[in-house]
Amino acid sequence: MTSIDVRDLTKEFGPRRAVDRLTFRVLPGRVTGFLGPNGAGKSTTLRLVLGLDRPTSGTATVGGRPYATLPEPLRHVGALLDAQAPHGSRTGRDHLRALAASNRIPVRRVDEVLEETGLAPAARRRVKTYSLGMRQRLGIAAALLGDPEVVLLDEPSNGLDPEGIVWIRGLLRRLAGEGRTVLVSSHLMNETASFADQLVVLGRGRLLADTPMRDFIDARVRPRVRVRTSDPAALEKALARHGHEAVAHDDGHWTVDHARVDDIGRLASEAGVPLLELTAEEGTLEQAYLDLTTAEAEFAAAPQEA
Ligand SMILES: Nc1ncnc2c1ncn2[C@@H]1O[C@H](COP(=O)(O)OP(=O)(O)OP(=O)(O)O)[C@@H](O)[C@H]1O
Repeated sequence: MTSIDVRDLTKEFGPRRAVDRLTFRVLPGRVTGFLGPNGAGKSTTLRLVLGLDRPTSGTATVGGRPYATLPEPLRHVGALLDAQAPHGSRTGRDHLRALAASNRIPVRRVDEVLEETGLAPAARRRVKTYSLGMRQRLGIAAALLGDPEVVLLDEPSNGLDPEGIVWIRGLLRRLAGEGRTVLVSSHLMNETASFADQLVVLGRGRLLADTPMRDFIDARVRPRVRVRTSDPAALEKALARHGHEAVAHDDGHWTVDHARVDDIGRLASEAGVPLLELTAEEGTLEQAYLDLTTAEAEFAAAPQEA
């Protein structure tokens, strides 16, 4: 099985360091979400992995080899990058056939990936007539053409309608389930949470986190309980007696930070407080991500000691 290895990777554009001594490994059999604020260096890293740019220093390899040295690379690595706009006057099918021919991929794969990406009915239309979502599907079809062990997708949900978003989620899960190495960058946190097992998070070109998604959330978001009652004064009093602070929300529910449903349920019952709702609120990836990137931005803004 094939992993992606990024080791001490640095890329400078003039005085700007877009990628800064980055080291991480993307393993097969799971979906790795690739996150970071705008300009954090995600696309540059993907371009370096794909040999589209030269690193200033360090290495990026796929299965232990630089991408540029792979024979028939589409058979090993499938990628979707924003910049890969196909020739508009070709049909979708011709575009894929040309790619297949240049990588000695059997032509039957063209029809398979057209089916798989839902593009078969539009296969004989010129690409310039495609919607953004259809172009995105065509890019994904191209990435899957060589039945690659490694799949890199930059913002694959871009332009997809709700049905397309559900489809891509299933596709990513399936690819990982087949033991492939799947690296997906996204700005959509709810989306990423729905398919990623592992997260690699960048900030200003550096690695901020490389961790299983659940651990990433649990380490940053406090457990919280959501509660509704017909007697808010009694609830507040009972909570305060046990050292809990409740926050009231406009629609009438309350939240209690650092609390577990069992404890809140028990203390409400003991105090005879009627409960209309009692739920554990799981932390979201968005909360955890914002917590991390805000802390990072504050650190960056703080005056540096000499
Ligand atoms: N060809 C280039 N020449 C000069 N600077 C570049 C070039 N490519 C990227 N950069 C700079 O490198 C930094 C990282 O950019 P990159 O596109 O890799 O970030 P990103 O994480 O993919 O951002 P986004 O989420 O906005 O797509 C940015 O400051 C960007 O301006």
